[in-house]
Amino acid sequence: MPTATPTTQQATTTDFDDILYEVEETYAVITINRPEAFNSFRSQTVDELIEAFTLAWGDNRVRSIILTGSGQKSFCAGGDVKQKAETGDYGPSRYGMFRISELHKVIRSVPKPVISAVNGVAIGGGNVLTTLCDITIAASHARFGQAGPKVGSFDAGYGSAFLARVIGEKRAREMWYFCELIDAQKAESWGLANEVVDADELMPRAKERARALGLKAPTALRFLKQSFNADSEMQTGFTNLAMSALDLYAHSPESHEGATAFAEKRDPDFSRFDGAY
Ligand SMILES: CC(C)(COP(=O)(O)OP(=O)(O)OC[C@H]1O[C@@H](n2cnc3c(N)ncnc32)[C@H](O)[C@@H]1OP(=O)(O)O)[C@@H](O)C(=O)NCCC(=O)NCCSC(=O)c1cc(O)c2ccccc2c1O
Repeated sequence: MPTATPTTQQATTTDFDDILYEVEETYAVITINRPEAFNSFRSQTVDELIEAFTLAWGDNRVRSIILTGSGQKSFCAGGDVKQKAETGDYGPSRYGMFRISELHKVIRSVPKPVISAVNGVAIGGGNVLTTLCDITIAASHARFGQAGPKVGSFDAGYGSAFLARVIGEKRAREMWYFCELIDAQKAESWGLANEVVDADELMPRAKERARALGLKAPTALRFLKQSFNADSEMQTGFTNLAMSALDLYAHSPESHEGATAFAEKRDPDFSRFDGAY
């Protein structure tokens, strides 16, 4: 884990393709910017998100981080299923790896509060991202859910275990097994969102909360975040195991059927798979 030892201030980098990164006042705003793909992520998106969180981590001006999606329709639709149907993976990446697990870890490890501003659908890996953020503010039209069993995927790490901790076992199981989206009001009542605001109030409210965090003692916030994390840190072991399992499963015929069916806009046919894969 990086130390807090101050080094020379880096310039703000905006040289990204799939995301936008801006520092305003005392906070960074990271925007997933693939509206043509419902703000789903491919390997490059994940690489860039890790880079942006790391930049915000090391920037002494930044006291909190806002994560959002571009447009009004989608916060993040999870993995880019069309890319997966086409190439069997999430596309080229800087280090030849799909580093989603590292992204989850940096959201938890960055010693500054992360606010998700959910501006539309948060589904699949997108729902995992908002679940991992410290604070969630939802636009009133936002919807949340998991999609894995519909498209041949699962997240048996933070995406299930930590979700259950946040919303409760029965609700997490319901969300994963049935793959139905819940609305923002239900997300708030389940504890998945801290508050719900009108769509045009979403970013102003997220920035207001970020500004408030900018006035708080940063070291106290850092210790608090690490303290909240410590209690669920054993789930990191599950996550490592789960992502290894998912890597194998993602190359299976069952997983391929799920992704292909989505890309072909048809219902998946899982009838030939017996679950004993
Ligand atoms: C998100 C939706 C519920 C929206 O439904 P709606 O009816 O409003 O809109 P459309 O369905 O018409 O979608 C509009 C447009 O966007 C495209 N799109 C939507 N989602 C994706 C996506 N995830 N990838 C690529 N493209 C997407 C859609 O095709 C339409 O394009 P057109 O060209 O036809 O206009 C609904 O779209 C939906 O259910 N989407 C799929 C959600 C989903 O299955 N997400 C992925 C789950 S799997 C995952 O996230 C995942 C995460 C990980 O961390 C992994 C790690 C390791 C291995 C695998 C992982 C993994 O699979």
